[in-house]
Order: sequence, then C-alpha cells, then structure tokens
Amino acid sequence: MTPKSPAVLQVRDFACERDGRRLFEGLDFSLCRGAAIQVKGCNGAGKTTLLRTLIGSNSDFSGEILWCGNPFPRALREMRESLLYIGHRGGVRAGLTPLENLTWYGADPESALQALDRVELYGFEDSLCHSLSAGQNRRVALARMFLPLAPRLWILDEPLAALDVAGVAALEKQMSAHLDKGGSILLTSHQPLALAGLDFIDLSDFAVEKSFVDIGGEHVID
Ligand SMILES: Nc1ncnc2c1ncn2[C@@H]1O[C@H](COP(=O)(O)OP(=O)(O)OP(=O)(O)O)[C@@H](O)[C@H]1O
Repeated sequence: MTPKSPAVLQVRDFACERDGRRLFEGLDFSLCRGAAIQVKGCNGAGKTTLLRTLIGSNSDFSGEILWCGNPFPRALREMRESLLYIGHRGGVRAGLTPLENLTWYGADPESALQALDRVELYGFEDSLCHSLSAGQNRRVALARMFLPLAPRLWILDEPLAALDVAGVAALEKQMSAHLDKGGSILLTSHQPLALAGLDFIDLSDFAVEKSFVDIGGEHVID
C-alpha cells in the first residue's frame, strides 16, 4: 500500500470550543489511507475535544470536516460505519466480562476469544471487568482492534495509557498491520509511538493567542 493515497478524513480551517472557550483554531490536515497521525499537545490543549468533535460528539466547532470528500454532517453517518473509536474510558462496561464486552460490540464469541488471546487476556475472558486492573481493562478496550474485519478508520484517545511494555509493542504491531492494509489512524498519546511514517499535529501550534495587557501593575489576560 502506498502511503499518502486518497484522503479519507479532511479538516479545514477548524476551531473548537469548550464551554465558550476557544481551545484552538486554524487547524488544517488530511488523513490518508495507509497513514497515521498523532495529535500532540499539553494537558487541556483540546486533543480529546478534537477527536470527540470528529466523531460527532461535540458540535461546538467551526470549519469543515470531510469524509472521503463529502462534508459533515451529511457524511457523518457513513464515516461512523467505517469507524473504530476508542475513547479515554475505552467503552468497557465494568459489570460485564471481557467476552461479553466484545460480543456487545457485535463480535462473534470465537473471534472475541481470539482477540482477547491476542491482548494476553486468555483466562480472564469470564472475569467481571471491575475486577481487572487498569491495564487489563485497557486491553479489553483495545481487543476491538484485533477483531476480524475491523473498521478502516481508527480514532484512538490515549491507547497506550496503562499498558505495559509488551502491551505497547503488541499494539504498535497491530497498528502497523492496519496501515499496511490501507487503514488510517488518528490518535492521541503522551508517549512516543514506534510507527513508521507517523505524522504529527501539535495543537499547541494552533492555540488561541492570549494577549497580556498591563493595567495598573496587574497582568490581565485579554
Ligand atoms: N466535560 C467538559 N466540560 C466542559 N469543559 C471541558 C470538559 N472536558 C474538557 N473541558 C475543557 O476543554 C479543555 C480541553 O480538554 P481536552 O480533554 O480536550 O484536553 P486534552 O488535550 O485531551 O487534555 P489531556 O492531555 O489532559 O487529556 C480543558 O482544558 C477543559 O477546560
């Protein structure tokens, strides 16, 4: 697969707000087939907000989002059919077992067991998730990346959080395989990721400028 083939997701002149506060503006990028982008930025820069906006869970934005050349909101439904989103919390239901969590997402039991095996949760498939460790719960969430016929666009918020070294390596390998098959990945991470051809967006570069005005010895943020 040649990287930088057609763009699946495009963002143009993009700005996001939370509670009336503008987080970043002037963001433009394209995510192509076979390509991965890591969104970087300090705590509170707006990384999660950006991802949640792109999946249609935050409407406080301006600018344009296109899926395969078609603009949102019309194309949102089509995009979601091709989307695997794993958020901060991972979408793991604590009162269910790992196996039940994966079948809840539509996996057949045999594929679910194989995926759980790939994330080293063999033997824990019938334990309740609230009895698992943070890293094991993260693995339950990430097991969705190991199911057959995984969607082609992966949007992952801090997928490496709580994973041990072996878990990170397994995830990097799976991401690489996904890219080789023409899939696309947009992710956030505070940790470095070993992924060939990974591009970066630093939201700090798009932060809204704050001007400091000195009034009577006090600094006021305008
Ligand atoms: N549920 C919420 N309600 C209101 N404002 C929020 C909410 N979540 C986040 N924010 C605001 O949006 C800003 C951006 O938050 P966001 O979670 O997108 O940042 P982030 O870059 O992902 O941070 P981190 O690296 O800490 O995960 C925060 O500083 C906060 O002020």
